[in-house]
Amino acid sequence: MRLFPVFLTAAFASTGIAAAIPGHVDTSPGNKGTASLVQVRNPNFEFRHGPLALAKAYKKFGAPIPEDLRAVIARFRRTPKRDFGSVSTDPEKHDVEYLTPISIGTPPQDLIVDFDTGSSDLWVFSTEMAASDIKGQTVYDPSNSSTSQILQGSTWEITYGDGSSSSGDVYIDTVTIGNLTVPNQAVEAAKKVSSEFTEDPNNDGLLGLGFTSINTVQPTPQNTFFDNIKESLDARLFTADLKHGAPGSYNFGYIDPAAYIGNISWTPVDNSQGFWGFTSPGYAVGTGAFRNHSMTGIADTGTTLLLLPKSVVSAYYKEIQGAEYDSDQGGYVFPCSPTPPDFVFGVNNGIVTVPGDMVSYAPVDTANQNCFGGIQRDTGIGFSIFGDVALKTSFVVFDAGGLQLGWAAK
Ligand SMILES: CNCc1ccc(Oc2cccnc2)o1
Repeated sequence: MRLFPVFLTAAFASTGIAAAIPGHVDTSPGNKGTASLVQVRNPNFEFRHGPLALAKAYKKFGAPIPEDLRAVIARFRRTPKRDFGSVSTDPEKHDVEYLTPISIGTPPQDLIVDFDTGSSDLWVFSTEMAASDIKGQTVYDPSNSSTSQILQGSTWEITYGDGSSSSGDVYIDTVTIGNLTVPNQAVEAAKKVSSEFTEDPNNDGLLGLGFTSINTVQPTPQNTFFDNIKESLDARLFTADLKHGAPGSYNFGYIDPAAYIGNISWTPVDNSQGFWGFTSPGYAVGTGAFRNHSMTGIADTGTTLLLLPKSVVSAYYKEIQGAEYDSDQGGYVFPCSPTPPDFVFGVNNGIVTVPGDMVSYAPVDTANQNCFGGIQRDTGIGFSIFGDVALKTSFVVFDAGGLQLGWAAK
């Protein structure tokens, strides 16, 4: 008779079904008989989620809980006291930006926008723009939404780190991301956009996930989508799981334990400038020693590259044969092969590793001989920018409740 491993037996026992050990009890005196247990349902036992019971059994006998079982429990345990949601985000070529679907208005108008933790305006291409400024983008048409209301007298105007800009007026309308809806979200309709946006055909606008303090609507700044929804979420946080050349996700209101490995390194956020600001304690190049070197910057999903202090950037490229600052290209360029060394930066007492093959951002020539670096100088900005090159290596928690950033490997 194949006995269940003891803890599995206990597991089934804890599911309210007594484990049956076949045999027959002969109670006559002196008999050392076999035993038989008639299965009876335990009337007082509330049915427990099977995996939970199994995990309980593993724990009871000191067996490690397998990763897949842990993930199932996490999903089960997240009994939504309140809301939570998830949406997929896809990289454009060379991971230059990540585009995410949203719906605006009634009936819903589906647009694809750039979620940007480095700004705080939700603005979209609209029917109020000149046709010549629209090249392939999907536009929001407030007149086609029964729930849109103009925010009388309000305007907005924004310029981004790469020099791109846009401006327009403001509507209040319903906005849905995944299964989360804000019925009265400020939707900034573009009347003008700069050429960088016109020439970016798949990007219908930006959804700011920075702090509302830097929303540009005048005379009254408007809340971001996250600020409008966060009090109804299970937890006042969202996570960014951007990937290199593959779909990733933004989750709202929960941390998915199946999305990362190891521990999350937490670091306090300085939101005084409206950004997800933090200070990294230092860096290492490849397998070299860690160098203490404070780098104060922001976690910015809307910036493509990792922009760091000039001294750190030159220390990194010094380790790459043939790397040079090419003013024609506007940054460091180096031979695409061999793969450059990893770049490691500190987050509190943890580290984040940017693999060498992610430092090679994109070839600068058709022969793919030389590559433009994913790590470049932050000169003139006033702080570093931990953009997509840094973020896509990690699972990142933007925790407004705890005012902290969490970085984990994946
Ligand atoms: C690619 N240029 C147009 C464009 C797409 C997204 C943005 O916006 C940015 C640019 C830089 C930093 N943060 C947001 O500009």
